[in-house]
Amino acid sequence: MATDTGRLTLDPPRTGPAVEVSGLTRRFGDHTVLDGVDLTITGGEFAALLGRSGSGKSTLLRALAGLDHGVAGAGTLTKPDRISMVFQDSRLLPWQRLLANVTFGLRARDRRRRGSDALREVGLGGREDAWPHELSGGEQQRASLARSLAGEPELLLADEPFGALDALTRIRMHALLRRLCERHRPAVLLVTHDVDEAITLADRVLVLHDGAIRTDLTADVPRPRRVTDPEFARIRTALLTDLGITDPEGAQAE
Ligand SMILES: Nc1ncnc2c1ncn2[C@@H]1O[C@H](COP(=O)(O)OP(=O)(O)OP(=O)(O)O)[C@@H](O)[C@H]1O
Repeated sequence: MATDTGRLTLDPPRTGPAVEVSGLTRRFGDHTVLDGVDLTITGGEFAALLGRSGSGKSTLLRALAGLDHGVAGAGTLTKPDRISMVFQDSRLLPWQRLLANVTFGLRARDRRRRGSDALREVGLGGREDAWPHELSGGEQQRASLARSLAGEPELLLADEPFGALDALTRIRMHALLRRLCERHRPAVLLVTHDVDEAITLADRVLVLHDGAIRTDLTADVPRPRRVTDPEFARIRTALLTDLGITDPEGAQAE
């Protein structure tokens, strides 16, 4: 049964893990950031969200996670019970060893085993007793992915998780994230500024502009995806145009 929070109506998921929102609006004072967003991501689907700086990507993610009590709308927000978030920084607790970090918040009786399994999946098997400061930036992000997976999320919300990593580590993380998502099949919404990252990873690429999803493209490029693939290049040009960049070499930085 729907729960009326006085703002959005919250429904339990109807058809397995998925998130569905309609008419989502968020204002900060007289600044309307989200202006009636409609979005559905089905279970197992990987969507990437692009948009100019300040367009409201993080605001949308927070709303979908149920972390923002200021959202309003005439419509509904349907979200699964198990949601994980990953951010640009790993947000590991510095006073907890790795296993305790990865199982933080887990109530399952087999949390220790789940934590160790998740660490092994991200290539950190045997590092259960390490402290976060003993890990490299890339390892910390892998631990953050392990923590998100240990909760067996139905929806994974990722806010520029690779933004602070060097280019080579980022490529490795792309492959890891794809592998993990193919194995665990959560619905994914990945916020990124990187058009190539979006096309490389996602089944669908969305662009948030003027408070709503203005572009919703299916990325139908054979895997493994290569920037040299003509379809990759076509989607890239279309997305850059939608982002207001028609002349990439002459574009001014935002
Ligand atoms: N708590 C807040 N109070 C006031 N304004 C806010 C708040 N949170 C976000 N905003 C405003 O909402 C707009 C969207 O912010 P948001 O962080 O969602 O954008 P973004 O698309 O994720 O940006 P970026 O790509 O630069 O990270 C910005 O103009 C921001 O200043």
